[in-house]
Amino acid sequence: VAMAHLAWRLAQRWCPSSLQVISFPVVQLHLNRTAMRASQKDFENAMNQVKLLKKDPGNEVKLKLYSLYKQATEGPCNVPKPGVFDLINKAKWDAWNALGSLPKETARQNYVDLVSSLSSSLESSSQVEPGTDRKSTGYETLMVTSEDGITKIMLNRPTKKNALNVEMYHEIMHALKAASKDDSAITVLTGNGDYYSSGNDLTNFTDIPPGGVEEKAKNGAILLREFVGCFIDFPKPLIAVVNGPAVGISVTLLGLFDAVYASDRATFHTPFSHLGQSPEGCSSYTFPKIMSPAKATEMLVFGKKLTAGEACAQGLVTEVFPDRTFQKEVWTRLKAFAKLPPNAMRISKEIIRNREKEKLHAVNAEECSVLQGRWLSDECMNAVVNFLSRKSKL
Ligand SMILES: CCCCCC/C=C/C(=O)SCCNC(=O)CCNC(=O)[C@H](O)C(C)(C)COP(=O)(O)OP(=O)(O)OC[C@H]1O[C@@H](n2cnc3c(N)ncnc32)[C@H](O)[C@@H]1OP(=O)(O)O
Repeated sequence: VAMAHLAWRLAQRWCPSSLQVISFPVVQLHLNRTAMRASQKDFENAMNQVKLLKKDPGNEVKLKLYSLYKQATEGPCNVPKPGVFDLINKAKWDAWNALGSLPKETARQNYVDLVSSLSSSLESSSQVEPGTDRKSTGYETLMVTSEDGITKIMLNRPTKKNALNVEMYHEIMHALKAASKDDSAITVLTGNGDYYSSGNDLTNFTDIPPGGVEEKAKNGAILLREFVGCFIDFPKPLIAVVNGPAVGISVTLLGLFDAVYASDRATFHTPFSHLGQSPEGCSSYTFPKIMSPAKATEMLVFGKKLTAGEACAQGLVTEVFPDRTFQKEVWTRLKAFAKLPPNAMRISKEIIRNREKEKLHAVNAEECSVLQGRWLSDECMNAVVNFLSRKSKL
């Protein structure tokens, strides 16, 4: 009954995408404007690079470019929301508004990063900025760059609050495997936009294969186990730069990172019981160890949302920074870490992690098996339906 309800709700929700009609020149019009200050040279270069792209990057990317440009030049969205029938302007407004209070300088940096990744994947005729070893890749849901000894994996679905869809799970695994072999010293995971991540994309539950919901749940558990396994086995220092609110699996995984730096805007929320689900990411083991069993229960069982300060006091977060200076302070620190001898760091991590590895893999397997059952429960299906039919939010 729950599945029939879900299918009906979804049929109601889907409508033809309005984004198909957004034309590339619309974005270019905005990008052609002169940047406001000479110190924005990278930004200006990036704007020029966009004009040199040989292929249309697609509507989703154009919306991202548009929103980052607006945020970088005008700050948070400050114009009235267009009417529901003004589809193009509404899509653009939504994309800009989704960036929330993202600082102008961060938006500028994200814009430059995005253009840099496009220049490579879409064969720009211009050269990548000389003097850096920045690399870009053709990921759909991530921006991956490598510079100053740091590989940065940025979750890049800001209009969906960086919810992890199936493609993103696969791309993160791919990016982690590549980072484990590249010549960077440390690896960083962060989010683009106002959220770090809103956790599992709840629309992952809607694409039911011929084998029905049982097959869906089984495939989900296999994917989740492999995904979390990549974090358990990651051989280099892995740092989370938590730029905004974090939900669900993006929180639980933090227990597997080597350091977690958070903006004071970040919050940490694991509402598994509300969603009819159970903990993953090895949090049923790491959280009680990190913060005491009772505090872990408040988060994982009762869904208590922590502020960044509270998460730091509980040991889940290593240090909290004011949002205004967050990016500058954290990246300065990370660049200093990345200058340390990489083999020493890798070996030191190995000796810490090896004590726990077997246990972590066993916990991961058990959590996935329990979740597989939870996904088939009425409690879980009803929670997903309620979110997708816009009856509930966290
Ligand atoms: C292989 C499977 C592995 C599964 C592992 C198990 C993992 C478990 C978890 O991670 S549990 C946590 C799941 N996450 C949630 O329940 C969050 C749901 N989202 C919300 O409650 C809200 O969106 C919010 C509080 C995060 C943000 O609210 P608000 O600021 O008002 O923004 P919007 O709701 O308007 O969001 C903008 C846009 O993004 C879409 N979206 C946000 N989060 C998700 C999500 N988790 N899944 C799917 N879609 C999401 C939202 O629908 C809006 O889309 P729209 O613009 O309407 O198209």
